[in-house]
Amino acid sequence: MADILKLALVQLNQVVGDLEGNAERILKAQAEAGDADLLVTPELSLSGYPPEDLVLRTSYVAACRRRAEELAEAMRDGPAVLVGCPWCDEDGAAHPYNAVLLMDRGRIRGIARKVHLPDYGPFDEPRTFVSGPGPQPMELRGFKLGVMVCEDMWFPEVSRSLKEAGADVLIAPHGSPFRKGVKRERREHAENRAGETGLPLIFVNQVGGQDELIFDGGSFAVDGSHMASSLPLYRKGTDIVTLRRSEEKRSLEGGKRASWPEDEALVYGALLTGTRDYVRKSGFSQVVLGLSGGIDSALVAAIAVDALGAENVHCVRLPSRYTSESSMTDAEACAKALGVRMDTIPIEPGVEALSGMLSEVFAARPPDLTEENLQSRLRGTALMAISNKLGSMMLTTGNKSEMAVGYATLYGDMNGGYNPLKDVYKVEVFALARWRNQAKPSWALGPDGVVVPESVLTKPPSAELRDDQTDQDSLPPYDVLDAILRGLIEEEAGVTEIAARGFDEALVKRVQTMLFRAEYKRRQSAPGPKVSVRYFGRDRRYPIVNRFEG
Ligand SMILES: Nc1ncnc2c1ncn2[C@@H]1O[C@H](COP(=O)(O)OP(=O)(O)OC[C@H]2O[C@@H]([n+]3cccc(C(=O)O)c3)[C@H](O)[C@@H]2O)[C@@H](O)[C@H]1O
Ligand SMILES: Nc1ncnc2c1ncn2[C@@H]1O[C@H](COP(=O)(O)OP(=O)(O)OP(=O)(O)O)[C@@H](O)[C@H]1O
Ligand SMILES: NC(=O)CC[C@H](N)C(=O)O
Repeated sequence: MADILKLALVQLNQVVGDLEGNAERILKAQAEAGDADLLVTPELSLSGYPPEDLVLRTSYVAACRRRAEELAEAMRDGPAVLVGCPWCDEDGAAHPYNAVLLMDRGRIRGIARKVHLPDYGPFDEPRTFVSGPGPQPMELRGFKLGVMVCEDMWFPEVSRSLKEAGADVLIAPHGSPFRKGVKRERREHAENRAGETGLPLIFVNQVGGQDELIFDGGSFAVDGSHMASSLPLYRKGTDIVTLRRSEEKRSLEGGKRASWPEDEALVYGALLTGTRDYVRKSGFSQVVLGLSGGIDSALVAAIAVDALGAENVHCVRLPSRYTSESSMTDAEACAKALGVRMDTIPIEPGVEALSGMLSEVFAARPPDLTEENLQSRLRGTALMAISNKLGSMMLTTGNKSEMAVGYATLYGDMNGGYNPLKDVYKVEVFALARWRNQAKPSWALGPDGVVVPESVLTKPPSAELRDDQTDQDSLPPYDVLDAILRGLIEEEAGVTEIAARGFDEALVKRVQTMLFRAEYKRRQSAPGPKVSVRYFGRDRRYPIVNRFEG
């Protein structure tokens, strides 16, 4: 009996529903896996993760099965491969399992079925999958593989029963999306399972963006608390570790160690990945955005350039009579530093035309927010026209603080297909911009050096929709606003509880009212990358009509 098994951790960027492309990427990984005995690919690597209600279609589940059988046949020669795929044991089953298939020598030789189906945060797997019975180890080259599918690693029972059934190693294919703090959580659960069973553990996660979720990769192998292998964050890759079995123990050898970014670098990598993959996987190569000379659009432009390359980012200045000279020069400096195309389209003719059109209906009413919103809407309309004509996707720029309180105009600056800052508070926008001026991910396509001019970082934020306007005319300072919002959103704390932290109770109440009231806007807003533990999407499901005030 062999006492060595070489395991390849394969971090892939798959696409939901692209069964052919996903199969090709798995096949290619097998061809390049050197002397590995077994490749471990991420959760649902053939169907893409998360497939959501696609799983309710029998045609989709049947197509996955067909493709899995063809893939097993195509991988007849070479190492065995663990492939994730929805799977029904018999025809006519109401729902499939979320399964991992062991493909070896032309056939599917074993199946592990996910037991714990997550239904919290962005997950809703019990809606589409059935829970499997506790898995049995699968045999390969005389070894027993204890395969536990993603969430099954987050509880002790599955690994315990695999150990009792004689497993030599624990293998956990994952579709684990990024959010702050998740790296530590994954490592803790992995080390706990390894510690409880005394078995080495292989954790393999996917990379890439899928709608609002960003998969950061960061696959690893642990032997006790020793990290035997770690793959990079946000990049595809493969690493091979050797499982050695002796009478007394199972251990891991070899493997490379990637360095993992922290703090701003970590979040920036997620925003970059989300923007790149949302745009590209939706079939676009170029984006367009309004560059105001303010910090939000400057940071979005930098993220877009780092994600897609300067030649694929089109910035437009859309000045009005309220636009300051410094906004014009700041926008220009930013576009220059990033090396992007920048056009200038004054909106004044449009403002005059619309004001004329509306003058009879508006008769005798003084100017108010209506006229401010008109400017925002003209910009939104112009940018969407460019999107239609030139085939670029429009990026929108509202940060989490603004999305929280409704500080954005519907069908105006909220226009756009994707919002890179949707889950980033304004104080984090400043920190990320400062960080990007000094550093960037090695794989970013944009230039080094300052891309957000210093004056953009220091001037008071303003929408410039009327004379001498600043955000702080209608909102509290962003550090105060963000601290209150974190309490209300991230912690679900009540008004009194937050006020007890030293905030004015009337202010907390006002912020909560704005937050609740703006739900109708958020429901109409563009998607954006989840980076927090509670993003405006599936993590936080509030009613639109809501009279609660406590
Ligand atoms: N519950 C509900 N369900 C569905 N629709 C609802 C609704 N309540 C209002 N509405 C509709 O929404 C309209 C009000 O929304 P909207 O037209 O957007 O206008 P509104 O929210 O009143 O004003 C826009 C706000 O965003 C700020 N802003 C604008 C542009 C840029 C920036 C910036 O610096 O980032 C800030 C601006 O200063 C102002 O505070 C109502 O007239 C009504 O048509
Ligand atoms: N003069 C302008 N030229 C081009 N785009 C603009 C202009 N003004 C606003 N926009 C677009 O509308 C978005 C909302 O801008 P606004 O200045 O009203 O508020 P903001 O949230 O502070 O954003 P920013 O920090 O980018 O200025 C901007 O990010 C930008 O995309
Ligand atoms: N796909 C899953 O089962 C993921 C759930 C898991 N707790 C994670 O976030 O990593």
